[in-house]
Amino acid sequence: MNKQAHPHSFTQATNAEGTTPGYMPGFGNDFETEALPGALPQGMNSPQKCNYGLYGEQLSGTAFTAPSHQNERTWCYRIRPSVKHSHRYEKIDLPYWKSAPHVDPDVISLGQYRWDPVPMGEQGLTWLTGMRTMTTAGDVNTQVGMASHIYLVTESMVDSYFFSADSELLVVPQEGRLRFCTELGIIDLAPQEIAILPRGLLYRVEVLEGPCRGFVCENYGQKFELPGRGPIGANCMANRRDFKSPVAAFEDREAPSTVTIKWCGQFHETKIGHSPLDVVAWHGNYAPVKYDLTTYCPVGSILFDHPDPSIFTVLTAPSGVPGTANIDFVLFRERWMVMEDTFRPPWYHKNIMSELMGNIYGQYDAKPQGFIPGGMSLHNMMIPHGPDKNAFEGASNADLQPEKLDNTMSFMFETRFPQHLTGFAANEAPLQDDYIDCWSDLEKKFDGTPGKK
Ligand SMILES: O=C(O)Cc1cc(O)ccc1O
Ligand SMILES: [Fe+2]
Repeated sequence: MNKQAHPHSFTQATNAEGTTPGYMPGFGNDFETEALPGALPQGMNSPQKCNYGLYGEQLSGTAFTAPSHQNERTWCYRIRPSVKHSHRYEKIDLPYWKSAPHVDPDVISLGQYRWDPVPMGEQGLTWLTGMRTMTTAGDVNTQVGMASHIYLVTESMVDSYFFSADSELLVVPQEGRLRFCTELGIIDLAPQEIAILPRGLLYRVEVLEGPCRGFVCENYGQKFELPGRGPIGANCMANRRDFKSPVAAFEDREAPSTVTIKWCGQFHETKIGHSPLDVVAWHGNYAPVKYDLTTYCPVGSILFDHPDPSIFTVLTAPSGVPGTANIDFVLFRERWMVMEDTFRPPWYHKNIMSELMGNIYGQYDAKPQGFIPGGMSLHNMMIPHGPDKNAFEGASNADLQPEKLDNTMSFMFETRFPQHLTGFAANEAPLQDDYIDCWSDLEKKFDGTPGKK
C-alpha cells in the first residue's frame, strides 16, 4: 500500500494506484488496512516487537467468549497505547446529554408529541456541548435501551477527543456536513447518509460545512446488525456492500489535548500530550461504518394492503427476546405506491414499541403538514396515533393510480422500552402544543347504514 497525506495532516492508506479509496465496503467484514507499508503484522497479532516501533492493542466490542458469528474485535497498531494519559479522570458536566434512567418527575411522557426543528441559533457548539437529549429508555448501567438526541454543531473539536463506553452511536445528519476523525480512519458524513460509531471507539468531530444538525440514536444494548430478510431472500433492503468502513489514517502530533469519556451516564476528562488518532494499521471486524440511505432498496406491497413498517428496517439491535428489538432503525423513503382498494398511508394504531420519528427531508405521508425536516415526533408505548385528518381524507378519496412518493425521507427509532422525555424536550425544544388537534376534526361517519362512506 502507498501512503498519501490527508488534508488534515493524516497519513492514510491508499490503493495500489495511489488514489485514496477512503473506505472499504462491507458490513461486519474482517478488514485489514495499513497507512504505512508493513505496519500490520501478518499471520499473528502480538509479535515480540511490532514494525515501526508500534504498540499492539486490542479493542473488543463483544465478550471474548461471544459466539463466533457475533464476536467482534479489532487489533490496532499505534504510536502509543491508549492507556498513556497524564491525569486522573475528572468529572465534568454536559448538562444536556442525559442517560437512562432519567425520569423527570415534572415531565409527562405519556402522549403524542411533535417538535419543530430545534433552531440552529447558538454558536460555539461542538459534538459534545451541542448534544441535546430528547428521550431516554431502559438503563445505561444494565446495557439495555437507548437515548435519542438532536445534535447542533457549529464548531470543530480542537485537540479534543471523545469516546462513549456506554453506547454505540447511530448518527443521522439532517443539515450540514461533519467529519469523524476516528482511531480507525476518517468518515465524512452528509444528510442522506448514516454512520455507526462503535462503543469505545475514540474520535474527534470536525465541521466540514456548518451549521450542522441531525439525530443520534445512542444504543446502550447489543450492537446494530442487519435484519434477517426471511422470505425476501438474499437481496434488497440494506445490502452489506453498501456499508463502508474507513481505511487506516493516523496523525503523529504532539499537542496538549483532552479526552472526554462517557461512562455509566457520566462524563469524565483526562489530559494527554498527543493526538490519540495514532493507529497506523488495524485489522478486525469492530469498526465504524457509514451507509448511504439512498442505496436502501425498499420492498413493499404490490397488490393490496399496507404492510407493517418492519419491512423498512435498515438496522436492528436485538434485545435478547427473539424478534423484539432493543432498537429498530426504520427508513421511510421514496417509493412507489401501487396498492389497489387500499388506504395507503399508515393505519391507525397503538403499538407496544415506542416510536420516535425524525424527518430528514420532504413530506411524510401520514402527516403532510406539521412534521417538517429537522422535526421529530414521539408516539410512546401503546399511545394511539395515525394519519392526521388531511391525510385520512386525502387517502380515503384518492383515485388509486400508481403513485410515486417522491422527495421524502423520514426515519423511526423504535424501541421495546418506553421513552421518557427530558426537561429539554418538554420545556426548551419547540414542542407543538397543538399537535393532538391534527386528529380532532376526524368526525364520526358511521350512521348505522351499510356501504362505504
Ligand atoms: O406511526 C408512524 O407513522 C410509523 C408507522 C408507519 C407505518 O407505515 C405503519 C406503522 C407505523 O407505526
Ligand atoms: Fe406508529
